[in-house]
Amino acid sequence: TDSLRESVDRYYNIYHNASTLSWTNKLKLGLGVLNIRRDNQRFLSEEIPDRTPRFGFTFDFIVVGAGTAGATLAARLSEIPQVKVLLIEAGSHENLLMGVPLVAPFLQLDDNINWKYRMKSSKKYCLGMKDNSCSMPRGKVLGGSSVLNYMIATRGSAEDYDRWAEMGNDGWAYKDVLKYFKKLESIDIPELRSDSLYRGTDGPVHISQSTFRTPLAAAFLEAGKELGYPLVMDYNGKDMIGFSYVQNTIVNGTRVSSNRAYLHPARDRKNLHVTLEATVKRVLIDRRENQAIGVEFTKNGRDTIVYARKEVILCAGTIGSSQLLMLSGIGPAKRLTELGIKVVRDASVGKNLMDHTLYVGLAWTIKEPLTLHFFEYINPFKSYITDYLLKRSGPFTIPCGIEAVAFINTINTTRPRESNDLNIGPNVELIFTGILPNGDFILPTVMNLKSQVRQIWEKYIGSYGFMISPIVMKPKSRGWITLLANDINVKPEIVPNYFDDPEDVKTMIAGIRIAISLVQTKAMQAFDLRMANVMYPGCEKYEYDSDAFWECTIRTITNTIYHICGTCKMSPREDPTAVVDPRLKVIGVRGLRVADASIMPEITTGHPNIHIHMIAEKAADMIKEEWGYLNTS
Ligand SMILES: Cc1cc2nc3c(=O)[nH]c(=O)nc-3n(C[C@H](O)[C@H](O)[C@H](O)COP(=O)(O)OP(=O)(O)OC[C@H]3O[C@@H](n4cnc5c(N)ncnc54)[C@H](O)[C@@H]3O)c2cc1C
Repeated sequence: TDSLRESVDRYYNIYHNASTLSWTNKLKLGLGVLNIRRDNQRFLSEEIPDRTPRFGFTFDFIVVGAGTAGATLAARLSEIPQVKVLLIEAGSHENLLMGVPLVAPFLQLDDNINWKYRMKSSKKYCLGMKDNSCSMPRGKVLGGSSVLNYMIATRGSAEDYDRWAEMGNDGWAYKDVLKYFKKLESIDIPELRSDSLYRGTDGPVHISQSTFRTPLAAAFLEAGKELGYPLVMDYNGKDMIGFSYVQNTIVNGTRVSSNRAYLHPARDRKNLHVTLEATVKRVLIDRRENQAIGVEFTKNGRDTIVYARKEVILCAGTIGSSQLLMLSGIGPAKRLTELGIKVVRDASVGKNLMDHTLYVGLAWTIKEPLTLHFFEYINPFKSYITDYLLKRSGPFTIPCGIEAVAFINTINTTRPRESNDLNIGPNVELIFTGILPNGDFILPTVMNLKSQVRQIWEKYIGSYGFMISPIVMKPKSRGWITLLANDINVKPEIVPNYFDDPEDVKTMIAGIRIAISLVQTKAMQAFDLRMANVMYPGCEKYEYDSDAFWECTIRTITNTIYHICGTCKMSPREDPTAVVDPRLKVIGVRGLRVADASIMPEITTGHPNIHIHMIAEKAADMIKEEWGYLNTS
C-alpha cells in the first residue's frame, strides 16, 4: 500500500542514506553520551539507599526479593506510616543503561545481575543447546527479572483469572482483579487513555508503544487481516484475539522496572528499609507455634537474623521462593529428610512448574534493508545511536526488536474472527521481531546454542530479515524444581519437562503453520522474502513440513520465553497440591505468605510481568485488610 511504501522510504532515508562519518554525527554522538550520562546520574540519585539492619532487629513485615512482586509489595506496605518494612534483595542497584530496550538481551550476559540458572539436560527438548540444556535467566538486581525482561506488557485474558476462581481461588476472577490492573498502570498510549473501563492512568507502571516501527511490522498486521483475524487496538482491553502492535513497560524510551516504578517514588520513606547484596538462607519458624518469626540472611560474608512482628512474605520468584520454602522445611517430606532438613510441612512445593515455550526457528530474509540489523544499529556513526542518546527515539526504543504480537486460537482458524465467541481464549501467541535472530552473536549466546546450530545461523550474518515466533500459551506439560542441597548457594534442579504432553507439540505445530501462512499473504509477498534454513541437526530424516519434521525442530531449538511459574501453587486448603491458599498464606505455617509468579495455579496468557504486579498489588491490599490498615494508608 502507499502508506507502507512511504514508511519504507522514510526508514530507508533516515538510516541508510546517512552520511556515516560526518562531523555533525560525531558532535551529536558526543552530546548524546553526555546526555545519557546526566540522565543516568539522575536515575542513580533516585535509587533507594542500601541499609544494613542490625542483628536481631524487628520489623513488622519482611519481604524477601525485590523483583516484580517484591518491589511492588514492599512499596505498598510502606504506605502504612506506622509499620516498618524490610525488603531484602540478593542483587544490587539498577542503572539507566539496563533500560535501553533494543539491547535488553545483552543483560543476560552479566553475572552480577543474572542468576544464570540452567535447566536439567534432556533427551526430549533443548536438543540444539550445549549439553541439551536451556538457559533460565532470572534477575538478581533491584527490580529482579523486570530489569532483564523484554518489556512486553500484557494482562492475560479474562478467562485466565476466571479459571483461577473456578478452581476455588475466591477473589481472583477477572472482575475482582481488574481494579488492580488499572491501579498499577499509567497508560501512555493516547488512544487508550479514555478507556476508563479497562485502563488506568494514575499508576506507577507506565505503558507505552514505540513510535518507531519497521515497515514489516505493518505488513505483519495486514497479513493477519488477510487471513481473517481482527486487528486489535488494545489486547489489554475488551478483546485479546487478533493482531496488534506491542505495548511496553517503557517511559520516555526507557524501561519501567518494578524498582523504578515503585521503589524510586518511595525512597524517602523512613519506614521502608532496603538491604542489598543480602541473600536470605531460610525463614525462621517457631515450630511449637508453627509461626514464621523472621529470616536469616548473609551479607558481606556475615550471617544476620532479623525478626518479623507480623509477617514474612516471600517474593523471591518461582525458583527462589520454592527453594526458600524447602530450605525452611516446607516441601516434599521425603526429599527434605534425605537432605537433613527438618520437615515443618509436607507440601507440593516445586511441583506444577509451567513455562511458555517459544519456537525461534522461523525466520525470513528480506532483500531490501527494511528491518533492524545488528552491525548497523551498533555503528555509532549512523543515526540509530544518536537518535536514542539525544531524543530517546528510533529503533533503540523497540525492546529486543519485538514490534507486534498476535493472540490466536489455532483450533478455530477457519473462522478466526469468531474465536472470541467460543470463550476459549488464545492458545498461541505469535511474536513478530523485525530483526534476524541469526544476524548477531547475542541470541545464540544467551540460548546456549550448540556449534552445529550456530553455524547454520551464522550463514545469515549480514542479512536483513525478521522472525515470527509461536508460543504455546496454555501448555499441558508440567515440570518441577528439586532441592539438591541444604544450602541456598547450591542451585536447585530445574526440569521444565517441555512437550511432555503431545497436545503441546500439536499446538506449537499449528502455530508454526499459521506463521508460515502469514508470510504467504499478499501483504508479505509484496517484499522479496526467503525463508531461512529450518533444517536442524537430526531432523534431516523427516519429510519437510510433515508433523514429525516440525516436532523434531521444535524439540531442537525451542527456547523458554522466561515465564516460569506455579511452583508454590495457590489453591483451596483442601487441595493436597496447594502450597498457599487464596489469601496467599502458606498452608500449615502462620505469618508466612508467598506473593510472586510461583503462586499461579495455571499459567496465564501472554507475558506475566504485569500479572505479577497485579498479584502483588492484591496481596498488599489483602495484608493491609487483615491487619486493619486498608483505609489508613
Ligand atoms: C529475559 C527475560 C525476558 C522476559 N520478558 C518478559 C516480557 O517481555 N514481558 C513480561 O511480561 N515478562 C517477561 N519476563 C518474565 C517476567 O519478567 C518475570 O516473570 C517476572 O519478573 C517475575 O517476577 P517475580 O517477582 O516472580 O520474580 P523476580 O522478578 O525474578 O524477583 C525475584 C527477586 O528475588 C531475589 N531473590 C531470589 N532469591 C533470593 C534470596 N534467597 N535472597 C534474597 N533475594 C532473593 C532475586 O534476586 C530477584 O530480585 C521475562 C523474564 C526474563 C528473565
